[in-house]
Amino acid sequence: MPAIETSALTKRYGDDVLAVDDLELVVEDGEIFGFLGPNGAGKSTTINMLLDFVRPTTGRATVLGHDAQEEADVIRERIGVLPEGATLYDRLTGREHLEWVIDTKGADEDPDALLERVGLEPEDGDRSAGGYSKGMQQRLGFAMALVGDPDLLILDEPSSGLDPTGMQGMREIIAAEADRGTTVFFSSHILGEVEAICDRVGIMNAGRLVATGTLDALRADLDLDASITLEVERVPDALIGDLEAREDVRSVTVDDSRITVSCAATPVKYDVVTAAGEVADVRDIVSEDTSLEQLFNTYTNSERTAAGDADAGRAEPPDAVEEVSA
Ligand SMILES: Nc1ncnc2c1ncn2[C@@H]1O[C@H](COP(=O)(O)OP(=O)(O)OP(=O)(O)O)[C@@H](O)[C@H]1O
Repeated sequence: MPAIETSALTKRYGDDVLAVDDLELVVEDGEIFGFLGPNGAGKSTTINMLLDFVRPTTGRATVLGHDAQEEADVIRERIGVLPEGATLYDRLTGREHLEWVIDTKGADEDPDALLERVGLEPEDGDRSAGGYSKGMQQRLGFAMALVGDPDLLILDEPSSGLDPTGMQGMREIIAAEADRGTTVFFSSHILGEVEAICDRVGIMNAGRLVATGTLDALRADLDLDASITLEVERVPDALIGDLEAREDVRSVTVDDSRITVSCAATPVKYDVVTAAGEVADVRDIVSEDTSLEQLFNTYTNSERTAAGDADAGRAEPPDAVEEVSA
């Protein structure tokens, strides 16, 4: 049974804004799923529908096999949530927040152990959350999400406001949670973070899910250049001519002793290295994968598109919406 499944899930705000458009999303049990998309793509609205904070206009969603609208209470007992901009009570201390969630969930965790896990000191736990910095609020919100060993973590922009150490700590906790079988579904703008920890991603644009799959599979599916740079003792003219003549080579540039070859597909890089090795003394090789930025921009057209005008500026990458498997 998938951890999350949506069927034709749609949310309109008024007549003009189509925030989420006919979403068919499956997040498998036990995976770390990154939910990507530019500002206004519909990520938070989707998460809010999964949590029954927002009612769908049409369509439905199930979370851990339960209907997100009909059985929200059952779902809430089994999930941990870090909403966008964690809402805290200014007058309660960090520890009191945790005690409240532990109590509500009938869990038996030690609040201080949770504080420590997210990098907050015991003294921080004694302070009112109203005096917390944004990063401290985020850490506390994350600790609250971890209470009760949830089966599913739903995190909306979890690294928002965190410093690099905080981000690293958060990634380690996500990995540890996934290791013990927790499904993690999180939205993010931070592509490096997604690349570092996700098993699979879904990319939203203008309310539509435009791609899902592993990053490797999405990369392979796009017809983006794969670039390789060779540092050679001396550049043989014949090699450049031969490379330029190949149909699977898009461009060749020479800068002193460096040859940069833009290939139509990743395996062509191997042919380039082999050809160079036969006629030149190759000193160094730098191979660049399609960056996640390139991938993201290709799927989202790198432009902010007005929700409600779902076709405006939307990328039409190959196999959009289809699952791409590695
Ligand atoms: N309560 C609301 N009333 C009207 N429009 C809304 C409401 N909430 C969201 N929207 C609109 O729905 C669209 C999707 O917004 P949403 O917050 O889901 O995007 P997002 O992908 O989470 O963006 P971000 O990355 O900026 O958080 C946007 O056009 C937004 O303005």
